[in-house]
Amino acid sequence: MKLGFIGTGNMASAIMGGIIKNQIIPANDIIGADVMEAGRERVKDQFKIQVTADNHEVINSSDIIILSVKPQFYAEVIAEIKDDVREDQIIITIAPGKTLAWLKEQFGKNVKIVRTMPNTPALVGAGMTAACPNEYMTKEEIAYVLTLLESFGRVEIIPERLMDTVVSVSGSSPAYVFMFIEAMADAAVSGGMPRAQAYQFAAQAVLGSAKMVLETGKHPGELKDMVCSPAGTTIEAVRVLEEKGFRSSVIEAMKTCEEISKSM
Ligand SMILES: NC(=O)C1=CN([C@@H]2O[C@H](COP(=O)(O)OP(=O)(O)OC[C@H]3O[C@@H](n4cnc5c(N)ncnc54)[C@H](O)[C@@H]3O)[C@@H](O)[C@H]2O)C=CC1
Ligand SMILES: O=C(O)[C@@H]1CCC=N1
Repeated sequence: MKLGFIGTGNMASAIMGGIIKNQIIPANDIIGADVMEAGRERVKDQFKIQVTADNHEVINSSDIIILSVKPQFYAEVIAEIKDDVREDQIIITIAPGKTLAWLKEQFGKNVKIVRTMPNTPALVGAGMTAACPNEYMTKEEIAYVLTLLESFGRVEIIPERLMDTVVSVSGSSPAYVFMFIEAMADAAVSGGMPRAQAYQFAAQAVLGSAKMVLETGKHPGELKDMVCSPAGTTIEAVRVLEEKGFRSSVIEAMKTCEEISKSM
């Protein structure tokens, strides 16, 4: 199976890193194109894949192609490659807002497409990816693409109407979590902890808490209550977080993210 990327930036790197690390497709069967030589050289050096400046070469040498450019470049890239795309090839898209209907119109012919929304924890095999195959994908092809996506984390097939919500809850959310970890580390540094150690403690606490949600099946509120000892330290921190609008700020930020995704 030959895999191609058009665009070799942050998300493409995370995906190819996960696929190679988990030995789903070897590096020498992966090719990436990027308009920026620095982008090509970076993934060539980091992942030992083939690189090219020619998007047509990616299409003509791949069975599956991941369009990993920014949404605003999707139309021009599709216009460039659509005549090369064969009926047996699979296009995986990762851009917010670019619906299957819009993609079909851009390609102007029957193309096998799986619309997805991954996230950068794919790089460490802990991604969360939503997938939405179009009507031209066979069951066997869908199963293979899911195997590919599962190589770098969890995958869920979802109705396309939820894709913008996915952008806000998992596509973009690693950025919110990184900000949370940074803020916790700042507070730990203010308490006298060395910064590198503070990042380790904060990140591991977030990782462990997330694993508790995923593996215990308990409601996050119940897990929070398990930490809040009566008249203890935690409930005071929770009180201040509520006073500062922690939950509503997260909700408002995510609703904004979802709306921007819809507009792309
Ligand atoms: N970064 C993230 O956490 C996530 C990104 N995405 C989506 O992935 C896509 C890529 O995003 P990033 O990797 O963050 O952006 P990026 O800017 O890191 O990478 C995009 C790459 O595409 C290249 N490019 C631009 N026009 C091109 C063209 N015509 N032909 C070939 N290459 C071209 C750019 O030089 C750049 O290296 C976007 O649609 C984004 O919305 C989706 C989920 C998460
Ligand atoms: O910020 C963005 O537009 C992309 C989509 C989800 C995460 N990053």
